[in-house]
Amino acid sequence: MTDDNIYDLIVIGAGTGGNGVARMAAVAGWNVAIIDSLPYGGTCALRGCDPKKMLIGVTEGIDCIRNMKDKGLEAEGTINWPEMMAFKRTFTDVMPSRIEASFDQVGIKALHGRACFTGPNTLELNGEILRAKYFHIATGARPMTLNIPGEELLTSSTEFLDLPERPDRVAFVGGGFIAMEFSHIIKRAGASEVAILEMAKRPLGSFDPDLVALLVEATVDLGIDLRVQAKVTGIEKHGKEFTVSFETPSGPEIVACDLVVHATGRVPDIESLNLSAAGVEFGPHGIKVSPSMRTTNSAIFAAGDCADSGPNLTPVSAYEGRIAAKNLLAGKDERVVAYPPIPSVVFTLPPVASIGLSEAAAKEKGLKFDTNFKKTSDWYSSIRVGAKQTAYKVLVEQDTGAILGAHLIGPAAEEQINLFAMAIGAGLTANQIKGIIFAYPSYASDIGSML
Ligand SMILES: Cc1cc2nc3c(=O)[nH]c(=O)nc-3n(C[C@H](O)[C@H](O)[C@H](O)COP(=O)(O)OP(=O)(O)OC[C@H]3O[C@@H](n4cnc5c(N)ncnc54)[C@H](O)[C@@H]3O)c2cc1C
Ligand SMILES: NC(=O)c1ccc[n+]([C@@H]2O[C@H](COP(=O)([O-])OP(=O)(O)OC[C@H]3O[C@@H](n4cnc5c(N)ncnc54)[C@H](O)[C@@H]3O)[C@@H](O)[C@H]2O)c1
Repeated sequence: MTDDNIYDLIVIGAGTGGNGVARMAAVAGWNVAIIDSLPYGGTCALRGCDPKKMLIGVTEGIDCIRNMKDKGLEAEGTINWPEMMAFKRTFTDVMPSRIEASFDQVGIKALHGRACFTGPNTLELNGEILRAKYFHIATGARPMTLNIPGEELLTSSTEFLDLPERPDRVAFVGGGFIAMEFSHIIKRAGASEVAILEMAKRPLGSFDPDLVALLVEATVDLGIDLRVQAKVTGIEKHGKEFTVSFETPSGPEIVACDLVVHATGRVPDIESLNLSAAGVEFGPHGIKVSPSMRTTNSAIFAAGDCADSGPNLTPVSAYEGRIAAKNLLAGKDERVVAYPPIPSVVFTLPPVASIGLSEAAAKEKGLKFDTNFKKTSDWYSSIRVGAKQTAYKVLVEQDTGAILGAHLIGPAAEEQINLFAMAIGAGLTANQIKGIIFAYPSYASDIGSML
């Protein structure tokens, strides 16, 4: 091993859970390398949140035209799929080289390849052994294995976000985040038949059932065939056509389509790391970490989707990375994760957003609270943009006026939920929020009326 291959810190994974850690250590003067087997940027910037939202940005035009029909807007909208993809690439294509240049600026050695531990302080990369005092693992997640015949015929979310042409008939296996968001994109982009096959009794199991019912209504209105209690059992290909078999309470059924998308969940991407050689313990939910983000090898930290820690969302991976970096640099466990209520958004049109306790969880905890639930399609904010499926459900604790949870569906729910995050984080009571003067007319100004 040459001295070139010895570092203070090696970070595995150049996404949001890894990048910041490498940067903070390098700025502090550490000799740092970062490794990724794919172009730098991670899932969010290259294969998830950001490219997806660019496509949604385009489909918002279609939504606006439909909602404003007969209200004075005379327009016909169609989506040019290849042009929309080219638009997305204006963002994603430049990202890896920008990130690599920014690593270079702070002296981080940027390495490419798939890393695999060979011991507690060594790993192998492209046939070479690298050594470090410390490691930080942020390898993210991959689509779960379904163990059904024809599984290899599934298209991943990554491949979907780069499809050169729009298929006409698409089936989504699963009815969670990816199925709901991507089905809305492709249906508005002109696909004639879009099906969602969800094995549970409703899609988006972690979101409020009353608001999800409204999203289901919006999804069906859009022309999507949303099936529940539909467990996919196999996929076949005949010529160019796929058939997806699924079980329902009334017996087996099939859907024929041109593309089948994996949307049944993601699991930690850790199998190929040979973690046992490094003394790093893991389970089905990922790498075991302490609240200071340290693994069972005290010189190795982990954060983000690969760790058995907070929810698999971009801001959570960045937060966990910051805690790991602070402790790495301090040389001791100075900080521990203390997750505030974390907002979560399904970026459909309309979006569904949620923070804090669900109604069921608040009841289970025995809390005394009022549930403010109302459909708001007759509110000015909905009428103004022709939005039909809009509502809120806010849980307010009776004795304290504390906001226990907020659940929203409607245009700008993704921004309103951040105001609830600030309010809850600052410990504001319902009455204190009602006392705030917001600019009007704005979606923020509706919040006082939800309390
Ligand atoms: C389609 C999609 C949409 C999403 N939308 C949202 C959203 O709107 N909002 C939100 O908050 N979250 C969203 N997420 C989740 C979010 O993208 C992740 O939680 C976040 O990106 C996790 O960051 P990470 O750093 O842990 O992992 P990643 O960003 O996945 O980075 C891990 C990196 O490690 C690399 N790697 C893996 N194994 C190795 C190895 N052995 N050697 C070298 N490199 C390796 C991978 O190539 C990858 O680049 C979405 C996810 C998907 C799939
Ligand atoms: N807006 C966002 O924050 C966002 C968007 C996309 C993805 N993500 C991240 O990516 C992860 C993966 O998303 P996802 O949509 O793949 O998973 P998910 O966990 O959101 O949903 C998976 C769904 O598939 C269903 N399912 C599982 N096996 C099935 C089968 N055989 N037949 C039919 N249904 C089946 C499950 O019941 C579940 O409802 C999310 O958990 C999240 O961490 C986040």
